[in-house]
Amino acid sequence: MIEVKNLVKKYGNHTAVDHLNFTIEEGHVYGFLGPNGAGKSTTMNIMTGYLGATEGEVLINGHDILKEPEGAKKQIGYLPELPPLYMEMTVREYLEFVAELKGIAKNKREESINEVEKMVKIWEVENRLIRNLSKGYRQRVGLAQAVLGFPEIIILDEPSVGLDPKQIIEIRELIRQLAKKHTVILSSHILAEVREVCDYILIISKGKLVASDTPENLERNLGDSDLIEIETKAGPDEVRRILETVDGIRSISTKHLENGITWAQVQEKKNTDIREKVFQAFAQNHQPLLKLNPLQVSLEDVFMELTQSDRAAEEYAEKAKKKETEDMKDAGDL
Ligand SMILES: Nc1ncnc2c1ncn2[C@@H]1O[C@H](COP(=O)(O)OP(=O)(O)OP(=O)(O)O)[C@@H](O)[C@H]1O
Repeated sequence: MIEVKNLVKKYGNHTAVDHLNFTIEEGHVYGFLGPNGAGKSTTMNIMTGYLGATEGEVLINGHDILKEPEGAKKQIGYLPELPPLYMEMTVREYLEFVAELKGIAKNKREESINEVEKMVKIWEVENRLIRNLSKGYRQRVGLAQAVLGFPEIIILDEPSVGLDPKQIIEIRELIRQLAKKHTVILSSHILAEVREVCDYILIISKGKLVASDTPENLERNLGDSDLIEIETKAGPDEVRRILETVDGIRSISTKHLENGITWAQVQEKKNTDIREKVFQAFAQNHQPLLKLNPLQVSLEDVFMELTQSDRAAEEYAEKAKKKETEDMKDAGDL
């Protein structure tokens, strides 16, 4: 378990990490998602003891990363944005060196290195100088040093950056494999990546944590259940005329699509479900509906919204809290 408490990092006047608070529980894959410069690398560097914080603390299974670095660091494997590789060593020499640094017992080193080399598929290049490896292979060697000794927590900063599509798929597969036995934290500015491999997402913007939840809950909490969209062949004026006969509508907006179809977005009044009435109104006017559904918000919308406006992040927090209370009421806990 990792506890990040009130973490602040300032570079001169610039606040790169701004009072971050979160907890990482065992056995999940967490994604740090945020635009470039959001503070992801700085946070990871502090969590792994590479960098001191201006304020706040990080506890790794109860050990303070700065005050008890040995106890804390033993439990972490870290792949920084720029892997600390020695170009003049062969892959094998480098991993032997890392195994020694990590304090892996001498009689276990060979077996441990062999296992990791097979896992990240660098077995066949183990006698090559790191200098002569491609970017993809270097990244795998970086990953191997993080995984070596199989620490409980594995932290990866932008693990797929600079890799080709095939290598990206392989790295994601590897992360899934690691996730079976380890807690994995990775950072990325690529939404699809985080969506695919993480079961919990922390969205960071301008050094602040603006949301943290499962991908499904993030979509659900920002999703506006008061909106529905429809499509029909009736013209926009006709659509408005029909909708105005339906009770419970707060606002209507329409758009004429290129293929002769009108798209309309309808906002319902609170706690009303107007879908049946809308269906019947169009049927009575002999205007079949081609589409009628509540508007879904994608994780992409959530990300864009939360990282672009401070107000949106506050509104999200309010909505999430409200939904949580409603869920508890439904479950009879309140
Ligand atoms: N050593 C440093 N000195 C001064 N400013 C820094 C330093 N390192 C980072 N920063 C600034 O702190 C902010 C956060 O940087 P950080 O690298 O943590 O962001 P990030 O989310 O990891 O972004 P990226 O994906 O681009 O690496 C940025 O504005 C960056 O310019």
